[in-house]
Amino acid sequence: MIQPFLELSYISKIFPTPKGPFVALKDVALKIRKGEFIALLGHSGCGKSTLLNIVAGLSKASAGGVILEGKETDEPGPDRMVVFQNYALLPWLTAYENVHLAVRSTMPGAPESERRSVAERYLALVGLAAKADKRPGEISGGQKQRVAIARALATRPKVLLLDEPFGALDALTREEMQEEVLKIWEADRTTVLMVTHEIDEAILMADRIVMMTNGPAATIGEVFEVPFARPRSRAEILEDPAYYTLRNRILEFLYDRFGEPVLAD
Ligand SMILES: Nc1ncnc2c1ncn2[C@@H]1O[C@H](COP(=O)(O)OP(=O)(O)OP(=O)(O)O)[C@@H](O)[C@H]1O
Repeated sequence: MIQPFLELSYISKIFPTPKGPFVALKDVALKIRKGEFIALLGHSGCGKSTLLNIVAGLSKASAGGVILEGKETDEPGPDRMVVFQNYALLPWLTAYENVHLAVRSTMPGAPESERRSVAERYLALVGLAAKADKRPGEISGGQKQRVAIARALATRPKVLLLDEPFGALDALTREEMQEEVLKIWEADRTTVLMVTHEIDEAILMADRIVMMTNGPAATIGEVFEVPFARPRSRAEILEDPAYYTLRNRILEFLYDRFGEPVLAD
């Protein structure tokens, strides 16, 4: 069998709590191809972020593990970059400096001129060349998220981990950002694992949509292939009857089979 690029190998996660051990994830298993875009969809609290953090190396699996290019990985590393919902930029650095700092740490031996041009190129790619000298406090939420995405991509990770990257944005900015990230992704085909709540976001962006069951002991309940050719356009997808079939199957999974009310955090 061909080795998968990234394998989630029977990952379980148990949190100790005052009431005893809480099994958040149980035997999560998935093989991901190089260049694949995977969306992880499920109800609030089912364990999506926990899983992403394990893949990032920020949290340890209680059993099972993450295998990247045949090697077990359980520490954070520059081969896996995470973009969080709330940007996590350094507020005292400009947009350019935030990106440049990440480039410097992943290209320590490269000449400064090369590092500078990489940082500038990725800021330009997300449409922010004109805001390079602004600090996070001086730009909008969408612009901050663009910087965070530029910072992650500029380090050329093997795997990009997106944890609800557009969750804090208004609907219009969110749609714009989805399209921009797709455009960049279509050019360099980084392997992506993206946590989302949004069905349409998953359908527009992903090759496969991985459905998580509700916790405790959440696991993968079903995997849907997204049948649309790339490059994709929202308008074309909406005209395709396959969109409605897929959307209904996802809704049926979420609300008929695993239809617990979504709890507020
Ligand atoms: N450190 C922890 N200790 C105990 N329980 C935890 C801890 N972290 C997460 N959990 C529990 O594990 C489960 C999964 O949480 P997680 O944040 O991964 O869910 P999620 O699917 O990402 O949720 P959301 O979509 O709301 O962000 C939840 O029941 C949560 O309460």
